[in-house]
Amino acid sequence: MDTKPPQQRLIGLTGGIATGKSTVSDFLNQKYGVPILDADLYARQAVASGSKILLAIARRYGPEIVDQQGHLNRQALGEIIFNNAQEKQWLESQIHPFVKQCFQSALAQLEQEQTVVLSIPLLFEAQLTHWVTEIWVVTCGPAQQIERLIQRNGLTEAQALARIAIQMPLAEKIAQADMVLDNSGQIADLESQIVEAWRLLF
Ligand SMILES: CC(C)(COP(=O)(O)OP(=O)(O)OC[C@H]1O[C@@H](n2cnc3c(N)ncnc32)[C@H](O)[C@@H]1O)[C@@H](O)C(=O)NCCC(=O)NCCS
Ligand SMILES: Nc1ncnc2c1ncn2[C@@H]1O[C@H](COP(=O)(O)OP(=O)(O)OP(=O)(O)O)[C@@H](O)[C@H]1O
Repeated sequence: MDTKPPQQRLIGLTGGIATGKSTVSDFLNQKYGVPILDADLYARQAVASGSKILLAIARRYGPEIVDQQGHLNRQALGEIIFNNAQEKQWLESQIHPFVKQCFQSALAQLEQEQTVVLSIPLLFEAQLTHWVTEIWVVTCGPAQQIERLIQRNGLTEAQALARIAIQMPLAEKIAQADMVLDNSGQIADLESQIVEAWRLLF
């Protein structure tokens, strides 16, 4: 009898800014109970009030980058790093080791789970594809991406375009995907694609 456990499926969920990763991971978690590990969430924990990384950020950009309550002004830091490649690289060098550590600890706790989703916006850019067994890319048309980003983050069109422009083009991500979820339409349409993608897994 073959007693070898089935290989754990680690789904790398990625895409462009505001294309719908969180919408997909929330649905997967609610419908199928699959655990979600979220790089954006870990990156927020990295700069928690009073953390070493937040202190380093305040040293570099001045104390006004932290508000009266001791929280990072994310809008202000975004304005800096999404418009300056060198500063973006510096910030990533501070935050990414913490994020990687979080993934490693969380995965060690989830070894018995057959499927885990790793939501990582920079899966390709940070060369983390070897962490996962398959890659799902959530995409949408440029008009929807710009509109959703402006709406959600309260950005101008120029700010939204700058954030999109610093990421790897969506077409390059799609070319390397095992599964593409097109979120250009209604949420219900996206959900049908997720159900189908999940069905193909098993
Ligand atoms: C600059 C920050 C403070 C702006 O915060 P804000 O609340 O506006 O955005 P949030 O963190 O929710 O990120 C939203 C999206 O922006 C994009 N994004 C974030 N950081 C980066 C980056 N370094 N490079 C490219 N895109 C990025 C991703 O698509 C992400 O899903 C924040 O994004 C940050 O700390 N970024 C650096 C850490 C990082 O690289 N995070 C990505 C996952 S590890
Ligand atoms: N099909 C859709 N129709 C309309 N709005 C949508 C649709 N899908 C997602 N949205 C909205 O677009 C925004 C971006 O979606 P979501 O947060 O899921 O993207 P994301 O890829 O996780 O974003 P980010 O990488 O920037 O954190 C949200 O405000 C969400 O409610």
